[in-house]
Amino acid sequence: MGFFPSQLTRASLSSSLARRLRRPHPAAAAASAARSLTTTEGSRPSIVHKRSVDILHDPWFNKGTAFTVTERDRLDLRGLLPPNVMNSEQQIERFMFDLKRLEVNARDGARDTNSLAKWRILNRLHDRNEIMYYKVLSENIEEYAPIVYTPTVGLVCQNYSGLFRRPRGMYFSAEDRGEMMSMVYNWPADQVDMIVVTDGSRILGLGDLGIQGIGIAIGKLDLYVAAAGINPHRVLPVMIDVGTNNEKLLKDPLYLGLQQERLDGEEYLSVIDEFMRAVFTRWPNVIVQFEDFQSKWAFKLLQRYRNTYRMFNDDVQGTAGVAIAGLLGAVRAQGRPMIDFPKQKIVVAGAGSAGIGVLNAARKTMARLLGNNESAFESARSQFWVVDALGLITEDRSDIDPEALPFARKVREADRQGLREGANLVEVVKKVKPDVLLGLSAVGGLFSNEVLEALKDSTSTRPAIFAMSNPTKNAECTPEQAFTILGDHIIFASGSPFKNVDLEDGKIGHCNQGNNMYLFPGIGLGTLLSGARIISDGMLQAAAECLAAYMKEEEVLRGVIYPSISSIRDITKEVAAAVVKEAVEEDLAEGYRSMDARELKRLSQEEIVKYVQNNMWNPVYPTLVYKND
Ligand SMILES: NC(=O)c1ccc[n+]([C@@H]2O[C@H](COP(=O)([O-])OP(=O)(O)OC[C@H]3O[C@@H](n4cnc5c(N)ncnc54)[C@H](O)[C@@H]3O)[C@@H](O)[C@H]2O)c1
Ligand SMILES: O=C(O)C[C@H](O)C(=O)O
Ligand SMILES: [Mg+2]
Repeated sequence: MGFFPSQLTRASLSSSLARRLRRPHPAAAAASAARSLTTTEGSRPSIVHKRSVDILHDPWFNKGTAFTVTERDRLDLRGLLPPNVMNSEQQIERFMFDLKRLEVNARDGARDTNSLAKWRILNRLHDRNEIMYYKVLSENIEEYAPIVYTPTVGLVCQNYSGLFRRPRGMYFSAEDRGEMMSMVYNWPADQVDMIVVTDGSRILGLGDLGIQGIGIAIGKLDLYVAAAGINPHRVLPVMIDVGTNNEKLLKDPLYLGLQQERLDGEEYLSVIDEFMRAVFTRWPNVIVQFEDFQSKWAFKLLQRYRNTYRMFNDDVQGTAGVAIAGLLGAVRAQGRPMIDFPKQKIVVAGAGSAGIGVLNAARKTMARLLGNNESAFESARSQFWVVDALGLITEDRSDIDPEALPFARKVREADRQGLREGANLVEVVKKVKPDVLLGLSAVGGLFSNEVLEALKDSTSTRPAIFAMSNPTKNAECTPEQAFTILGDHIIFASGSPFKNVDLEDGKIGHCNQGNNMYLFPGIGLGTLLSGARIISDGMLQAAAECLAAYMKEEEVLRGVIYPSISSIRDITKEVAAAVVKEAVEEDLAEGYRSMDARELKRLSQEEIVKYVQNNMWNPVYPTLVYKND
């Protein structure tokens, strides 16, 4: 692990003298850094090494009917396109008209088949013209994030073998052992900033979908481009196929992956190790986001790589930050200061990668607010009750999962509350009367009417319900159920998007979307632009605090604890700036392109935000210039 042949060669070749000679003169570096505060991504021409139909078939360069007349001449495109030159707005208008026709013609409104059809249309656009695709997505993010991302992406993954047309991303399989170091050079881009990798073992709440899980990596990277402005030439979705334990897929003649049982133990680890070595050898500065790995491996892989590679686990760490921001919002919504957070009683249903990630982060946040010492950390533990598939977790449980052990209730304590090992969720809610009920169980409808009725006795003035499991049918309850049973004073958030609820007297029950999409794009972008060697707890904490602070007092008091997805690009910019700042403060930042570590240190808060903004890619057509070399 951590042994990079190419880095070794480079390290042994570069004496400190050579390094000094290569370093730009300080004045030149400063000028270059200043330029990166004024020029924006996308305003420079793109050099292209192909012409004619090769360009039209290349989604990275294709502009379709938007190629200007002079560009058509320059690039040998004259005659290959209909003569009517359109600007990108006209192009999008045509495309949207076609897309909307689908809704008009659909008999039963927005059903699943309808959203899948929309995904197909968008995917075809993605295949033929990337810039136009991302312009459509960015400008209509509220409408189409639920198509390219959660929840439709779940349906796409379930059907991926049938939907597959053109490949996107890379596949590393158990059959490729020993080959990955060379295979990685088959990818056409010399620079990759962001990889999202999955092994398909736990896709949303849908279980093991094997190779079909690549859809989730593609969807997450769509948000990296649309929300964080990561250049789409530099993203790489990856599927590591170590087999599947999904019986249906093992027998499905359409299935595109290896039809064998998942590798396990050392064999499994050796595949992931080889993949990590290969991608970091070719792209030493890449950031790897682990996504939807079953919890059995999620924690182990995080511990294995997080101090060596630029990586993080979105389900464990991204979700934790989003939950913390929401939990702090729920305290503020009660008209109380955030410092009161350690007094909240929190029942968590689900002790997998996401649930445990949230529990650890919430406990640390409480401890910090209580004085950040050992006894604060110890006392914070008693604010949590964790219920998994076997009921309430206490120290009485045999074979307890080591990750859950710190949150197991002491038997005497549980006794005193009239609870015991394995008590069901209704009993726990009845006895604890929690301020917060948070679900990361992947069990749709787990917060049944009975559970919600029990929550009526909550000691909070504004009980908060987080039904965070995805996709929609896996949500622990719907906002309608929650508002109808508990009233309009509650705070409600769900992982997948739901509509607000119309209540009596013209009141609106606000449905927040508590999804890690509010953090992972900013964590990735901030890490990239700071050039941080690793992603520290401090950087993740800074991201979460930034998201919490994004919400204004009056919004929070109205029960709005997460921003609207329409402002995701702005939130991501702020989150990324907070991550850069923290990386600089922790001395982890090594700089990015012309902005070296020293220059970064000199930037004011405002300049950091500007630096981030100017490095966000925008979906505008660059002028293409042909170069034959
Ligand atoms: N909103 C978000 O941003 C977000 C982020 C990450 C994960 N998630 C969702 O959270 C869910 C869980 O993800 P995970 O990675 O932790 O999965 P996981 O499989 O690792 O964990 C699921 C947990 O739920 C428990 N569980 C099962 N049945 C239960 C029941 N009847 N009552 C209580 N607990 C029960 C299991 O024992 C396990 O501890 C998924 O649906 C996923 O989509 C949402
Ligand atoms: O993908 C999402 O929508 C959130 C999260 O990463 C999940 O696994 O559910
Ligand atoms: Mg996930």
